[in-house]
Amino acid sequence: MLKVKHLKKNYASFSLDCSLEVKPGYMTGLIGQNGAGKSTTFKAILGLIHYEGLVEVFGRQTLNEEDKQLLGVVLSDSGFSGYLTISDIIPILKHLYKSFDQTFFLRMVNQFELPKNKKIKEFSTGMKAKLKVIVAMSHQAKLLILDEPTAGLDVIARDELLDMMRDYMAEDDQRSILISSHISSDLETICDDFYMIHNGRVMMHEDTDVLLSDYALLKVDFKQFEQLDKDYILKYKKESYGYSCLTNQKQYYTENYPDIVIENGHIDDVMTMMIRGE
Ligand SMILES: Nc1ncnc2c1ncn2[C@@H]1O[C@H](COP(=O)(O)OP(=O)(O)OP(=O)(O)O)[C@@H](O)[C@H]1O
Repeated sequence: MLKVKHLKKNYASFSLDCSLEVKPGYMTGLIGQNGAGKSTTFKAILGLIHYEGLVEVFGRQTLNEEDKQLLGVVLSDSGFSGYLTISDIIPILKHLYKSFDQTFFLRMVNQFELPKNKKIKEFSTGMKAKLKVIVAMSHQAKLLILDEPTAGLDVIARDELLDMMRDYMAEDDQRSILISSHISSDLETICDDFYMIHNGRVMMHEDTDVLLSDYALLKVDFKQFEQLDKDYILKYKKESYGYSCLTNQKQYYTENYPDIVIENGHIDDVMTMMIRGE
């Protein structure tokens, strides 16, 4: 569906070299701190900035008009003119997208209680975010590229949008989504796999199932740390009680070290350890 190989972009104080893949039927997450390179990656994939390297969407390096119809996009710094209302943008969407589904669009607008005749500039951050996602989903796209679609939303609204994405995927098993978020716990509940990006480099790619079943945090005191087999420790971090250690071989430590505290891995912990651990 989407292949990115050594996508490179250099700014004065930042360099990106990113490779990732989104398979058909997959929802793939891209997580990283502020400034890690998520938006730059998304913009390059969409051809909005110049880059080096390979980007293939639907198996092609250059998108034709039909391909563009099959893309649904949310970018953090884009949106409709604030002077328009939802009623104003319906004819624009009809014109832009051959498969624009007005019934779905209006159903979602009503479900999220968005006013149809209020200027978008008067919308709250959350209302604007919801509108952007509804628009991206309103024209039967095969691939959704969503940069921080849940930014600025409260927990309930985030949950509603995540449900909407789940429903979107469930309707057609060939649909895919590439989604970024700095709230990694959001992605844990919906993504099949995720990439972790830091300082413009992909530090990790893992299936969510594997992360939840095989990754763990070992909490050990100084003595236990000395005696610990470090072969399967990916990162460790000094704490007041000793060390926390990240492993992707939970079972090995569960079987061989029955006395140590072993906590299940979550994306947030893994990301913190991968970035801040030694
Ligand atoms: N047009 C530009 N000119 C110079 N530097 C840029 C430009 N666009 C982005 N950068 C730099 O590239 C780096 C990555 O930015 P990017 O927006 O891709 O990060 P991000 O992971 O999306 O962060 P956030 O979560 O804060 O949106 C940052 O250091 C940013 O300052």
